[in-house]
Amino acid sequence: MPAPATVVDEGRVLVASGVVKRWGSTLALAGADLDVGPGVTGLLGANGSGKTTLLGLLLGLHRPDQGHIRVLGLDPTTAGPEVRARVGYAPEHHSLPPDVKAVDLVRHVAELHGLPRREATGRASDVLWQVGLGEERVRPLGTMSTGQRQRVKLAQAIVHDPVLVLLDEPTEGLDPVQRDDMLALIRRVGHDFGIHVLLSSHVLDEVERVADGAVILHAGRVVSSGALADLQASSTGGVVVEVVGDPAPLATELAARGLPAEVAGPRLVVGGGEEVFDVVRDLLAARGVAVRRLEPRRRSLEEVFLSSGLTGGQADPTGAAGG
Ligand SMILES: Nc1ncnc2c1ncn2[C@@H]1O[C@H](COP(=O)(O)OP(=O)(O)OP(=O)(O)O)[C@@H](O)[C@H]1O
Repeated sequence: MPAPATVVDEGRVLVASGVVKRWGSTLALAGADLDVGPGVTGLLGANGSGKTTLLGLLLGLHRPDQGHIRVLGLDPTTAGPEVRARVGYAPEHHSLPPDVKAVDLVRHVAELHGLPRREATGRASDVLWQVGLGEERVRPLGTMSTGQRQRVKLAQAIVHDPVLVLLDEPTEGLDPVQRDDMLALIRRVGHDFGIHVLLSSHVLDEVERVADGAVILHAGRVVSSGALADLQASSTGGVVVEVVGDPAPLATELAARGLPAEVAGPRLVVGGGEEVFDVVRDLLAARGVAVRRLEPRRRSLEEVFLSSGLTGGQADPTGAAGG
């Protein structure tokens, strides 16, 4: 048995410093630093930026060439089994056996985690109900849609009641409706089931929708990380205003004053510097427009991504899904 790891990072879910990992001549991680707190965290990066490599290191499946990693206070390189007992994992590419029923696969994973057969069977059914596959649990995996198979992967990742779950591109291959459902489910896992989630994705928009925090990986390095609100906090100027009634006339008036205003449903997103706030407030008052909301515009994750210098075709900051 390895010596019990010392908890040096109380309250933090994941901590890493200077992590280097080479695959032959490919430098997959080039000195990554990580500090992830509770809740749902997005691990964002373009394809090839090192996300899957990092997840493998966090699980103790590979050893880093350099650097230190702590997962729930444990070192996965020396305490791999203890880490994997507390951490669930849904890999990106996973060839599920087509003839096996969902409930049998999930039960098998529960048994691998040490649950006795009877308990594992009950737990597998419960967890499949939780991910919305109650009726389908006895169907062979080969007959399931991509969305259903993604749910099975999530179910097997949480069947042993982990503290943390690592999800590698869980929305890959899903259509927009399935994607929305999966994101809602991931949010429930994080918030209702109380399991911390590290959600690897190259789609900014989905991380923005479900995560409390984000880590942005680029070419094997973490270039930006923190709570979503902090990442987006630095003002870019401009305001968001929501009025009672149609915002279009206000948009026209602002445009006439040289302020670009984009109508987004009931809201107007007004570009410009910090002075725009006063201009919009005064205009609203002068016109007697009833206001529901007036606040400085927050940066989108896309802007955070771009301001990290991630251009040049490596990143996919458009929010578009794809391999
Ligand atoms: N087992 C391996 N052997 C050799 N090279 C590897 C291996 N795993 C990853 N790589 C390389 O390391 C780099 C990082 O890959 P990784 O899969 O970690 O990135 P990623 O961000 O998860 O990308 P994707 O979303 O495309 O999987 C890539 O250049 C990849 O080709």
